[in-house]
Amino acid sequence: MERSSELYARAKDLMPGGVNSPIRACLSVECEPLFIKKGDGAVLTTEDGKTYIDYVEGWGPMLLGHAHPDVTKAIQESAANSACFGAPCLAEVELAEMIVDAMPGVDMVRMVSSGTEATMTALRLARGYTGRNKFIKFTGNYHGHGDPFLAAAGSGFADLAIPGTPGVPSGTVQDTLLVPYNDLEAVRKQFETNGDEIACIIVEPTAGNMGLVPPVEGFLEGLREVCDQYGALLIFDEVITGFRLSYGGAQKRFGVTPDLTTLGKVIGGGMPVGAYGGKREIMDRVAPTGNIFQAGTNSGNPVVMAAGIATLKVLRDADYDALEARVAAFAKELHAIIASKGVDVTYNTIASMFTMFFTNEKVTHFDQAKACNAKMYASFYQQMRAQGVYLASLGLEAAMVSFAHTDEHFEKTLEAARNVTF
Ligand SMILES: Cc1ncc(COP(=O)(O)O)c(CN[C@@H](CN)CCC(=O)O)c1O
Repeated sequence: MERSSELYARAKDLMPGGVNSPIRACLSVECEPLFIKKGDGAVLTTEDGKTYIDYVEGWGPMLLGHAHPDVTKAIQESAANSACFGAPCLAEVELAEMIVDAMPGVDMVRMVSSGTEATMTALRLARGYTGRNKFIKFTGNYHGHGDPFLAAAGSGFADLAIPGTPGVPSGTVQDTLLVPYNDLEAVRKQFETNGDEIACIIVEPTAGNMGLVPPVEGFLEGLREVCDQYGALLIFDEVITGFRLSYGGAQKRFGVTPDLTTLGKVIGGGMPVGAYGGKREIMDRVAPTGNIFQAGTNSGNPVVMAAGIATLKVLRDADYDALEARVAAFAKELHAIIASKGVDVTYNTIASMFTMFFTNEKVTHFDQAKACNAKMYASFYQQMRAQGVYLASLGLEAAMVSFAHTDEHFEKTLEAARNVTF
């Protein structure tokens, strides 16, 4: 038996589904998960010694590629001074300064330990600051597993097809207003009906949890306008897009400034991290200066901060445009190869992300993404994995490319795609 299968059998007896996060179980692509032993740049090596070109990258954190020497060194040096102080440290200040300098909408920031913590706190802050309870989220957007968001999340959750997970009281989602992504008219209608009760809009400024779906022209600008019109806050959930869409995230790239921003993934260089930040007058309401509570044992953990600082130092000088151009060309070629096999397939790409959608229409919202041929994606996934290419184990995710991916990696991936049959 393969070592991965052996480990999976042991794991299933110890952890629900043998995993610590549902999407890793590879259920929708009808495969057993691979147990990874090491990552190096764009390549993963399994416990069976097999290597794969990685387009998951830990679901987004590894924009520099795995085990970047600067990041590894920073983690090792920091850990040697203890892994946790529970007290302020220099690294927290340095990373906060880098985030504030980079993100137009962030005057102040609070570090936490996951994207879920960041978004649940940002929602609490928006509600506390405005004194309102309702909020708008978009179907197909995923903001972590905080109760108020699990009304119709995208990533992972869509895979499990649970319309509203048990365990979330109906009262918790009664104030969650759901709107189709990229539908500004539907947002305006919600405000016409509930305007003075809406605390905020939370949005992925480029959706990565229904496959990759960028905002249509004017969508983000329209959200900014309607929030200003009704006195609601605009929250950009940049857990994926932060420091990936550009060094200043989606807000810098699209020139739309939110009131609050949530971050995660890249800013921790692979270590457990999240952050929320925004305008000073809003952040001042957070304990201990304000009365809106949030806390965390490992918030601002020194080793996590060191990994984040090392990561952003490299990204600060990275050529995002060059990577985007390479990924755009690669995604176009990959799409052409799949389409040449006579199947319905469209694709979206922006910056270092892409998604191939097995459908005949351009995907701009969740209903279109959900209508894609999941069986065909599963077949594509299985055949690519058999040839050493590691894609997202769900079609409703965004493939992630790193600065460590070379043209040789792209060529091997395209060659594998040429061998796929449907
Ligand atoms: C836009 C956005 N906002 C918040 C989150 C939650 O972050 P975490 O709690 O998983 O650190 C996420 C988490 N992303 C998923 C995959 N797209 C994490 C993978 C997983 O759940 O295992 C996110 O994409």
